[in-house]
Amino acid sequence: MASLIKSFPPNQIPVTSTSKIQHKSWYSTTLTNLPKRRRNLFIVCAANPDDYNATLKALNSRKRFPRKSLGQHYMLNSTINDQLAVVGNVKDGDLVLEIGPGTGSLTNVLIDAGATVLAIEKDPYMAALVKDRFADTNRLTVLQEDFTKCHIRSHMLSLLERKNLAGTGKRHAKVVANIPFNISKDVVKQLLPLGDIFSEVVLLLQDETAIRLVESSSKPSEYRPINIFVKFYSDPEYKFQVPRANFFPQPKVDGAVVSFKLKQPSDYPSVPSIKSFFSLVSCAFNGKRKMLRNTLQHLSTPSEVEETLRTLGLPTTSRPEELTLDDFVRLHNSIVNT
Ligand SMILES: C[S@@+](CC[C@H](N)C(=O)[O-])C[C@H]1O[C@@H](n2cnc3c(N)ncnc32)[C@H](O)[C@@H]1O
Repeated sequence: MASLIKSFPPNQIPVTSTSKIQHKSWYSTTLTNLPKRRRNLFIVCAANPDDYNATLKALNSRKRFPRKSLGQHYMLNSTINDQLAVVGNVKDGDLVLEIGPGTGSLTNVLIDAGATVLAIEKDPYMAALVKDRFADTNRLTVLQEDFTKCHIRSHMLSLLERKNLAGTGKRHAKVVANIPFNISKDVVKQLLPLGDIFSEVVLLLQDETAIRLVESSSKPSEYRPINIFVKFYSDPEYKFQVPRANFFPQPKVDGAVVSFKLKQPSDYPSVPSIKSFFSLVSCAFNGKRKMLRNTLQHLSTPSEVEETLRTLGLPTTSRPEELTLDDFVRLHNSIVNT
């Protein structure tokens, strides 16, 4: 290990701190150029806990090189972890769900802020690593599971019960996570309807996904049923961009932090059946370029759809990308009530 460090000119050892993060791409290239078996011997100097040094040491300790298939791009900048906790307003006594704790750099910040954390990690090596790292606290539970397949509601309810919070009507739980970009949509779909459990979901997503989910109205061609879904269940806000150089290994895209303030079920738009509402939305978008009077034919005749649109003050030639959440709610309720 020492010889590896010595082999770099002293001024090029990528000492990390927020201000020196630009060394990252040099570092990535160098690391990728090393023979595979030598990569996990690599060690660097660092100034802060939970940045280059902590991350690489942790990976070294398990002989783990990040897995692309698991979206393993670890956070190297502890300031961003701090900011994630600030956006989630994480404070003493909160119960926080973290998806994909990895080496535990964000977990550390959440525990330091006084939260009790439920961490769900798919990779058995990383789950074991994070369990070891926080073995001396009783404020962390690590479950080695695939989040997209786990029963998050029952996990959360049993934790809330243990904390004596279930049934109090108070939503103490939050989600704060730097998730693998490839499961973003599943995570959003699974979490947003849980407004009876979570008050807030703060996610580090791919920048492009974050923009699409939050600023859907700016590009009609990118408006999708997921945008209706997000607005139905939450008030989303794009917080800040996270340039790709902050991750190890560096992804090909930038990230961004989004906060979804979840609506309580009593505040959801009023529809007789949520299932039937989303079924109408999905049918409407099935014929993306088509007019609603054609795509909703299985629910009403084209002339009936036209008449409903006219009554609602909408053009009879409306296409799905032209309708807001409220328009869809009114359209759905008029169609099912006739
Ligand atoms: C982008 S890394 C973030 C790691 C850490 N939170 C950080 O900020 O450095 C994503 C983490 O999610 C884990 N992961 C990937 N797919 C998962 C899944 N389906 N369920 C739970 N964890 C998953 C990966 O193993 C990895 O630890």
